[in-house]
Amino acid sequence: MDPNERPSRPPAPPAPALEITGVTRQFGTGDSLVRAVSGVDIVIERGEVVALLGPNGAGKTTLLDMVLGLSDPDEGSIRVLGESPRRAVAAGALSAVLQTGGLLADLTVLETVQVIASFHSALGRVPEVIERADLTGVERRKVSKCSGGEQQRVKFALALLPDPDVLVLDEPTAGMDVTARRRFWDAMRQDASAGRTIVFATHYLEEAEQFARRTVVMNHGRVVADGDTATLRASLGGRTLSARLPGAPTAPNTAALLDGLRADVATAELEVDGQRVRIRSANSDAVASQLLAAGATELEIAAPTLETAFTALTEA
Ligand SMILES: Nc1ncnc2c1ncn2[C@@H]1O[C@H](COP(=O)(O)OP(=O)(O)OP(=O)(O)O)[C@@H](O)[C@H]1O
Repeated sequence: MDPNERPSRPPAPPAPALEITGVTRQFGTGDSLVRAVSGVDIVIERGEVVALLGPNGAGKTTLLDMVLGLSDPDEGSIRVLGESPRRAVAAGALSAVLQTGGLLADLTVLETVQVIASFHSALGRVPEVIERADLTGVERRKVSKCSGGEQQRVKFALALLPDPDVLVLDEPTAGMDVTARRRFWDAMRQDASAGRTIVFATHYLEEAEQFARRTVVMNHGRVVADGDTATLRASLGGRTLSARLPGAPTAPNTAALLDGLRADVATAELEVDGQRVRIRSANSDAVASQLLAAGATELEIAAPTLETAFTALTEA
């Protein structure tokens, strides 16, 4: 072997879609100092669809602004497909649908898409993005006459023009009614199946449940949960049972039943309201058997919801 020849190395694996490492961003000083984002680490692989969930002020917008290169972290680093966010945007690999602003009221939908397409040298993609954003039929409408939902779909069309690998959406359906939201997500779902990486912030828990396999929950600038959306819901939720007790809560048999249920390690919550009991338990089958065996009636069992999990995480 030629001594100068280097052993061949396997090619480096492709960089993740998004790598957020130790990111912190604060505003103000002294008493008015706000740590909007505090030590956040998130890695998102290519092709993942991830929901970023959190109450008002959790730091979602601040984080996404940094992902898009609109502001810089005070500490930590952000890489998009191995590049800085600004390079990724300039290369057309990353684009966004933001909450507010950005459209010219006097242009029609088609003119708006054409103007931005000309900046990206993507006039040929106009018909495709109009169709993908579900804007067929409203192309000649002025933006000022479009509904909130249609305007968000126009922004979605603009974001699709560079055919980005990574799409970031900051509460894209805020303020839309249920039908408009469904229409927006139908358009998005078709697009995600084509393999694009999608990260979206939302307040609507059902959007995370229906659309994202993975959910990251933020609270007070930190990541408080990150995982499979269904697992997150199941692990934190537990099932909720409600039933009519066989007698008054103080009657000996009923009191003994309630004491037993309270002592059960699987019981996460137990509330008695008159003759009705509500129990959140990780072992709902056993609780249901005990209730029925003791003569309880009107038994109802509800599946865990992401809302229960979210409340447990963000009210802590
Ligand atoms: N430019 C700024 N100057 C001062 N404080 C700011 C600024 N931007 C954000 N903040 C504060 O940082 C915190 C996080 O705000 P951010 O908008 O990122 O939260 P969010 O999770 O996106 O909330 P929402 O769901 O309401 O949009 C809040 O306390 C907010 O008041």
